[in-house]
Amino acid sequence: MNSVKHIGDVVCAIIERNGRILIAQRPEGKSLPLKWEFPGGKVEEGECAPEALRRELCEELGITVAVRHPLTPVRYAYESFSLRLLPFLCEIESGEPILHEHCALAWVMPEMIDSYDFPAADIPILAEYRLLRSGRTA
Ligand SMILES: Nc1nc2c([nH]c(=O)n2[C@@H]2O[C@H](COP(=O)(O)OP(=O)(O)OP(=O)(O)O)[C@@H](O)[C@H]2O)c(=O)[nH]1
Repeated sequence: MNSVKHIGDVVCAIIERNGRILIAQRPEGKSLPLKWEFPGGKVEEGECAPEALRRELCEELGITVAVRHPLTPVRYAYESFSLRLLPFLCEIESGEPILHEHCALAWVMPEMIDSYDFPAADIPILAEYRLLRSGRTA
């Protein structure tokens, strides 16, 4: 039997601007320390996923986003917890990202994203994003 704690739905944003994507580095002392991730967080009770994402990005980065295209949700079990990760392509409507909860932010070229250390749950999302982009540029 798998007894790891299920933390529920986590939303995350793939934000593109001027051909680059925004990624954020998790702080030391939290789960998955120093991993790079797409900004976002847990969906709270009573919220829909886009609402949760807009709230999280406002709290974490001080930006307002338009939530656009959903990518395929990923279920993943780490050693100590499991989650369902819901990715969305987003666009910044207002604000400039500032660090509140992460230890670093980076705007990276999509072709460089694989050189950053992402959590295992994000790997299928990175693959789907690559496919989407290749369709766009074909
Ligand atoms: N935002 C975000 N979280 C992710 C990604 N991939 C992934 O496994 N996660 C996990 O999903 C959870 C997000 O929840 P959260 O953002 O509300 O939690 P947290 O980091 O504040 O604290 P906690 O994990 O210590 O409770 C974290 O455990 C995080 O490690 C991702 O790409 N973006």
